Amino acid sequence: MAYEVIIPAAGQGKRMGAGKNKLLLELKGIPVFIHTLQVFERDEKCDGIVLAISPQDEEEFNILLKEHQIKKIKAIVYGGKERQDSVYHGLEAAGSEGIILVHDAARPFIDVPTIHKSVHVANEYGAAVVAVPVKDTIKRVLYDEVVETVDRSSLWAIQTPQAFRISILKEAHQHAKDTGFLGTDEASLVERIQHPVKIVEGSYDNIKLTTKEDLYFAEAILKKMKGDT
Ligand SMILES: Nc1ccn([C@@H]2O[C@H](COP(=O)(O)OP(=O)(O)OP(=O)(O)O)[C@@H](O)[C@H]2O)c(=O)n1
Ligand SMILES: C[C@](O)(CO)[C@H](O)COP(=O)(O)O
Repeated sequence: MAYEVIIPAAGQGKRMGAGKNKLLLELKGIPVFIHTLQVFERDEKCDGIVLAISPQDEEEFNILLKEHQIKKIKAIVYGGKERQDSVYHGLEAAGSEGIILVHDAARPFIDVPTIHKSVHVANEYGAAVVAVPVKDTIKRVLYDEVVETVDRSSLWAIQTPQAFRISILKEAHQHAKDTGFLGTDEASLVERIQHPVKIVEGSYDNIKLTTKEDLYFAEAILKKMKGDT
């Protein structure tokens, strides 16, 4: 089943503290966002990529897209203040029917079988998110004191890609804009229009590069993927 993908890449990488967009940091000589784009570039079921970037990164991104021969770029849009705004701008450039995915540029280790699983489930049910069961005990804290230990058996750590019938995602984003809701993922917007969201179990390797510690994990994951010892 074919799909298009919106790749939000317009963040500032503040928590990484690299002094520049973390997506321009290199893993084995290749920028993080190129690693991510290459997965979709090489997937024959991916019909097009809509990339949301920051204007300040435009020149460097365009040079890198050309250097790494990323041909499936259907549109490049400017991101917004929040990730949700960037995805909204991407939706305006996406197609009007079929399956749309949203995948963080900061998650370079997504695998094609998981992508295809999310597309299939979204086609069947309308909405699907990739996730992994939580491994740690999670507690709700007020100031510096525990107020509740949350039952872990029903907790999942939500990742991307998040896959949708495009009409559902467009309706959800418009509803969020009309009601002034800001969510941290697309699924939370779809939940607010009372549409069920299915879970697709993914991999713990599908980390989001957020803080500098994640770079150590990234090096190890890359070694494993490339079969390095
Ligand atoms: N206004 C924004 C904010 C984030 N993103 C993108 O959304 C993904 C997930 O966001 P996050 O990991 O939080 O990235 P940053 O916002 O850059 O990180 P920070 O919050 O530390 O600044 C990233 O690929 C990021 O580039 C985006 O396109 N537009
Ligand atoms: C969309 C996401 O990756 C799902 O876990 C996450 O919510 C993004 O959060 P961020 O703070 O914008 O990185």
